[in-house]
Amino acid sequence: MENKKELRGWLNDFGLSHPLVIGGPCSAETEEQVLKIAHELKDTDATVLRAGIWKPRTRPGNFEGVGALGLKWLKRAKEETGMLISTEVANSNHVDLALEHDVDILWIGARTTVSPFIVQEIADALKGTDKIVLVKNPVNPDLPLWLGAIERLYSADIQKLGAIHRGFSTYEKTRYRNNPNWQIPIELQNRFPDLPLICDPSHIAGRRDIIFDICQTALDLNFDGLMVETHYDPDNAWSDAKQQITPSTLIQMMVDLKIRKSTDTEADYRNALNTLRTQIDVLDHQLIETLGRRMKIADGIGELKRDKNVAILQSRRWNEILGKMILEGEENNLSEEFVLKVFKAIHQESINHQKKIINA
Ligand SMILES: O=C(O)C(=O)C[C@]1(C(=O)O)C=C[C@@H](O)C=C1
Repeated sequence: MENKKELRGWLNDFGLSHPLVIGGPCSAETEEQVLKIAHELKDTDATVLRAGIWKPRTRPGNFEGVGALGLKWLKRAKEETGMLISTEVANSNHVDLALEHDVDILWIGARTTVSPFIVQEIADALKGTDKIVLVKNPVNPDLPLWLGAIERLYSADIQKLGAIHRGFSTYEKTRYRNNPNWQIPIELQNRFPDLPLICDPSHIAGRRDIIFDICQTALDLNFDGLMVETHYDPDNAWSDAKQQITPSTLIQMMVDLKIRKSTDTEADYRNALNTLRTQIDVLDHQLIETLGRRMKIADGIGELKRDKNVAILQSRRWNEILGKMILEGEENNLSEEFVLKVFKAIHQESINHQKKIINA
């Protein structure tokens, strides 16, 4: 798949002056619930109503969705409010039913994106439709797998595509339900700047209090839209109660969020930016040269070690370097996490250089 301006076509057609907002409950519970939320959202920034009909749950015994019946409720919500409707599909049968009920946006969930077989089955079932299809990242932080799923749909001639970032599972508990690993959606944007990218702060957060901050980060990173789980009575929602917010909170959030432009054409801004970018270019050049010089010295040490048959890894020396650099990092306003990442990468490169010399 190539990056093309046309990838943004469906989003541009909405003609929005704000990010695309997809709001609605985690799960459709009753017809009244779906309609009530749709009516509360209809005159807001939310263009699209979402509701899960089939819910993949981690463990059996939890509410697994109302099934196809909910599609009728969504359809009715669309007729009554004019909102577009969207739901998750996880197999070809779901696709057929969603198409029958004229669902406008179908999304593929994280647990489905991991399986190329199922994604292919869904792509085949969607062939020939002009529906919008959004692909959530796989549960594991694997960009090629995410892209692979999008490409399967693209190859099935589905033109209206987008990606949803919902964070990645981790074994260790963090403040997030699913770790955002922002580097991965940034990488996706670098490769496909025109592919619409939507953030799902609800699944990243897993809790209400950090949803706003996640949305702001997404907008700071140039995301095109937000999919936010919304329920008029979040505490009593049948699924994901902790991470849903009320429609009025969503409305207020859209007022409070700072919406960023992708750039600015004013001369003052462009000049100041160019000056600063030139400074960065000079420093980046120096960084690369310095790293190259450092590796040459490591090569020299490699030759010494080869002649004296000494092991490459010298943990004591390495730990001394790390300790010193963390302190110097602090003095230069660099976090320990960053310094460790950079120096571990430098160490690995140095080891690779020496391995070549010793084994030549
Ligand atoms: O000091 C050494 O022995 C080196 O080979 C250099 C170096 C480094 O790059 O700083 C590389 C490998 C060792 O584990 C320790 C340090």
